[in-house]
Amino acid sequence: MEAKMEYEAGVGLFTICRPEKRNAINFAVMEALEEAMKRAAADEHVKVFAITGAGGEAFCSGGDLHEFGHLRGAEAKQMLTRMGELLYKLLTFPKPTVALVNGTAIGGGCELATACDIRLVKEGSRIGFVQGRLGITTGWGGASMLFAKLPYGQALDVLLRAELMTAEEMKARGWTDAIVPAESWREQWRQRLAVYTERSLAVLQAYKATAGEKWRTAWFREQFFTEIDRCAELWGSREHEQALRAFLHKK
Ligand SMILES: CC[C@@H](C(=O)O)C(=O)SCCNC(=O)CCNC(=O)[C@H](O)C(C)(C)COP(=O)(O)OP(=O)(O)OC[C@H]1O[C@@H](n2cnc3c(N)ncnc32)[C@H](O)[C@@H]1OP(=O)(O)O
Repeated sequence: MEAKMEYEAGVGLFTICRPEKRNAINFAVMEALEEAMKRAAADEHVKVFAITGAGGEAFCSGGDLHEFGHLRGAEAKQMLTRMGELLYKLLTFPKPTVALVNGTAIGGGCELATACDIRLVKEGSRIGFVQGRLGITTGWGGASMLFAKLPYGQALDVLLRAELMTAEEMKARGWTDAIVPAESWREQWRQRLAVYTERSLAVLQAYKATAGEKWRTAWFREQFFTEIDRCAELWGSREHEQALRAFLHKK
């Protein structure tokens, strides 16, 4: 089982279940996420859609480099666009979305969390928009979302540094919404989400409709998908090939 969906007290919780791969996203996870979002959007008992990773070490380590590392040209672009479309759906989801960042978020894992409305981060987690060190840029629309959600200079600094940062550093930049102590992680995120699920679905959806207007403009959509095309162009670059080799042949 690569991913699972659980329902509890108005929360639809999607968990990536690949702890042995640090919850890297492969095609099976993409398919499961698409199905989970479809169901959660349609189910009137689901008021909040949350995403987390299994195992407690990592939230998500981005794209599965064992599965995607050999893709080139049109195939790489197709993979990036497919996940980009899913993250665009998540960004414009009709109900509040929460990333429960319970460990390392890196590369596309940061983009997944950025697409959510709110990011609750377990104390001690590391967050890294490291793409710039791998010879690529964010491939799933992450920079477009970051530029819209963080102050401009902070967003650019995070992308250009391309390093792992603490939950506290990312809070100062406006990415982390709350840092939750590790020992009470589960109780605390449940309590926080329970406050949202007390509101009626109509209220939640009305706020999300208002929030979603800016993402639905033709201008934003074009920026988002052009960003993905730029990453696709860099995917086959020598710098990225070297980074892939270094990761795939790591002993
Ligand atoms: C495709 C979109 C693009 C984007 O838009 O950004 C991307 O997401 S590119 C991918 C970016 N992600 C990375 O570069 C992360 C690479 N992984 C790491 O840096 C580290 O693994 C980690 C996530 C910091 C965890 O380190 P650690 O706890 O020391 O574990 P290991 O390194 O030993 O890994 C354990 C296990 O997991 C496998 N793994 C980790 N990340 C990935 C990944 N992204 N894809 C595939 N597999 C991954 C790793 O290979 C190990 O497996 P085994 O060797 O089989 O034990």
